[in-house]
Amino acid sequence: MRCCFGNNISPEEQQNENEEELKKDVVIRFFMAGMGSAGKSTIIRHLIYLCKTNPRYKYCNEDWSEKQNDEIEFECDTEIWKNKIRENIINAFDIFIKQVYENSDKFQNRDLEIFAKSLQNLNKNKSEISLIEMSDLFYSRLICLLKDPAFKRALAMKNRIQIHEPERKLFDGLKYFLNEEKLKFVFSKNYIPSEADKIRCRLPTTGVQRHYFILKKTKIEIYDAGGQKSERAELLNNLNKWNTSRNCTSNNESFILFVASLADYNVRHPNYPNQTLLDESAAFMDILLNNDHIRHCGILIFFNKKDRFFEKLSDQFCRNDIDFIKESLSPIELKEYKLYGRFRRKTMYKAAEYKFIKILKQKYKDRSCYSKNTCAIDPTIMGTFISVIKNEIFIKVVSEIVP
Ligand SMILES: Nc1nc2c(ncn2[C@@H]2O[C@H](COP(=O)(O)OP(=O)(O)OP(=O)(O)O)[C@@H](O)[C@H]2O)c(=O)[nH]1
Ligand SMILES: [Mg+2]
Repeated sequence: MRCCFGNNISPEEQQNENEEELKKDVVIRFFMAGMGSAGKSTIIRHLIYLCKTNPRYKYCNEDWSEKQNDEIEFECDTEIWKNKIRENIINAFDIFIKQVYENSDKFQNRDLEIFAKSLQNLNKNKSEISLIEMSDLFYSRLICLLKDPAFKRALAMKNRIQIHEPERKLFDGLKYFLNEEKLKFVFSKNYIPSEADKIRCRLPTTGVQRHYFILKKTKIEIYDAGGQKSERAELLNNLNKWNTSRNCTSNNESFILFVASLADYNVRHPNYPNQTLLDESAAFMDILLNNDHIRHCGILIFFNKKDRFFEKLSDQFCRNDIDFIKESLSPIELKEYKLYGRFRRKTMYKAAEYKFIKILKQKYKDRSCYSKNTCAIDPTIMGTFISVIKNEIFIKVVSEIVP
């Protein structure tokens, strides 16, 4: 029988309470890294969104006190998001306009040509985007452009357009915005971005952003490190700082969460045309893991943007790009794909991940490593993240702490 006075509780209950206490004291720490645009901050935005909508999850301050919903901002304020989303779309239009000219194609009429030029100028002077008064005229011209046959032909090449300018590529949230209804909404005078809009927006991270979550009583600390070229220069420094900032009084378990974009499998490296950004990502993972200070950390890899990966693989314009990842494919698999576009998803995952697995097997086979194929714009990413913590990490951590 349970006694209600004093501290007299049964040994069984005491053990349960101890375990609960221990669980509360455990901090699972992630240092999240990867190339620019891999989808790292998208995962964070989804986790924050989850905390806003489900009381079992909490988004916290550094001292683990819960942030109230009205205190929670997705990285920046609404005005910045609004301009950034419009900037993303105008930048994408500019890329397609460039492609129209590269195709030696012509817009249907002179008015559209003039509007296309003005959009290009706007993209060059991005600060003006926040100053211009949006009007129905602007939006309706965007729609005319979208329907123009030459523009459509450029659009059809979206999976293999390469702009030879550093850090300049189509953002992978584009598809969601590229329809009449959405464009009308985004370019209306009173546009306020929704959470779903923000999740699709490309907003590069500068420095390292720290985030604190309590997911089902487990404390999760995530450092989200910017992955653009300029940011990567500081990364090892930041990694060392993260490593030395461990709180020795609590039970920490530290992980490197590396996010790689599978959609980069056919994006040529700006300096080494025989390589892709996926090759660069694998080389970057190697540099990161080679750091002596993080030998004790587990490794988690999210092979992200699986939706875009399969979209590209299914696009006949991209068939020959398979050569970038053909190392693990058999001659029959390669022929089936190149001739008929037929493939098995599992085989293609293996093909793209091979660059990473090879490095892990050759150099880091003594480290515990776990990988997952993800799509960070899909809300199921939250379930994936939580199940990884629950099944792959927490069970291990708790069984080490409570043998
Ligand atoms: N289609 C698709 N788009 C994605 C996915 N993950 C991220 N994106 C989009 O990719 C773009 C870049 O994502 P971010 O999360 O900002 O990338 P990041 O890794 O934080 O980049 P840096 O901050 O520069 O290091 C955004 O437009 C996202 O909406 C995905 O799985 N599928
Ligand atoms: Mg980011």
